[in-house]
Amino acid sequence: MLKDLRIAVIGPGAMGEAIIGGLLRQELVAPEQILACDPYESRLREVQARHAVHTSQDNLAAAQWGQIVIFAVKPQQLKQVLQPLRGKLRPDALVISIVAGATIQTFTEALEHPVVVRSMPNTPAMIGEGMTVWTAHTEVDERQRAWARTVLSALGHQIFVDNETYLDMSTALNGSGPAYFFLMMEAMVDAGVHMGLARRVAEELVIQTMLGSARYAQQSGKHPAELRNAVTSPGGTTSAALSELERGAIRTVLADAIWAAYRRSMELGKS
Ligand SMILES: NC(=O)C1=CN([C@@H]2O[C@H](COP(=O)(O)OP(=O)(O)OC[C@H]3O[C@@H](n4cnc5c(N)ncnc54)[C@H](O)[C@@H]3O)[C@@H](O)[C@H]2O)C=CC1
Ligand SMILES: O=C(O)[C@@H]1CCC=N1
Repeated sequence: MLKDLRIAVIGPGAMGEAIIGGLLRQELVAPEQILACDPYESRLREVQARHAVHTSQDNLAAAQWGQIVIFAVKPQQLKQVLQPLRGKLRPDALVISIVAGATIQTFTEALEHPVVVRSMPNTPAMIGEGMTVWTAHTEVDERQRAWARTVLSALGHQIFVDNETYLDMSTALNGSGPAYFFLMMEAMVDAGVHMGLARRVAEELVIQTMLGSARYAQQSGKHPAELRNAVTSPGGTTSAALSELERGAIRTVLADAIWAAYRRSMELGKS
């Protein structure tokens, strides 16, 4: 599918490297089909050492080389990255953005190029366990959509949505989501240590509990409330804990946090 295609990654930081790593791990492309482009030589050396891909500090040359051009720079860097590339991409090049908040219109206008896919992955992509949501401009044809699906599948699960407004919601749920779980993980491990467990043991207990609960919810297909009720014995330990969580308004705090991320994604899109 991606054989013989040239893929430029503009901004091979944490996420850009996850894409490179995924594509190579799954043998979807060979290292010489990838060009990583970053202003920092030290960063390029790291990426080159790990993946043996081509590297460059010249965004324009990279963007013109790529049949697929992936933008993985920070939102705050995007304007200055796009400006010199205006009207310079190959007419049939597929642009894939993972930049939080940045709209398809930002790309089509800045680049004068309509063939744009907007996506939102997350960091479990580093181990091929990501969750990516993506959408495409109407000018992206079926063959290019298939390329996008294949590239994003290299990160883990992917789903296509036909409405771009879902991308800001996805940024708040699956994009930022790992941070919410990591914070909870950290707090639970610290509580375990506070009670007297060795940190190593507390970590194993918490991580496997989180993993097992996620897999159980996925495989059973049951509503989370039903699964939670099955853990909660009358007058038992879980109800004592849940009562504290509800007193701390955990549902409202989580919902407010997710709404804050959603609003911030929309704000980033306007800046
Ligand atoms: N970290 C995360 O959990 C997620 C991040 N994203 C999005 O992915 C994008 C990248 O995020 P990270 O990988 O976390 O950031 P990062 O800071 O690790 O990577 C950004 C890379 O861009 C490079 N860069 C800076 N200026 C550049 C320029 N002018 N031209 C080319 N490259 C340049 C940096 O040197 C760095 O290697 C962001 O837009 C973010 O919104 C999307 C989903 C999840
Ligand atoms: O925090 C951020 O803005 C990026 C987007 C989703 C995850 N990290």
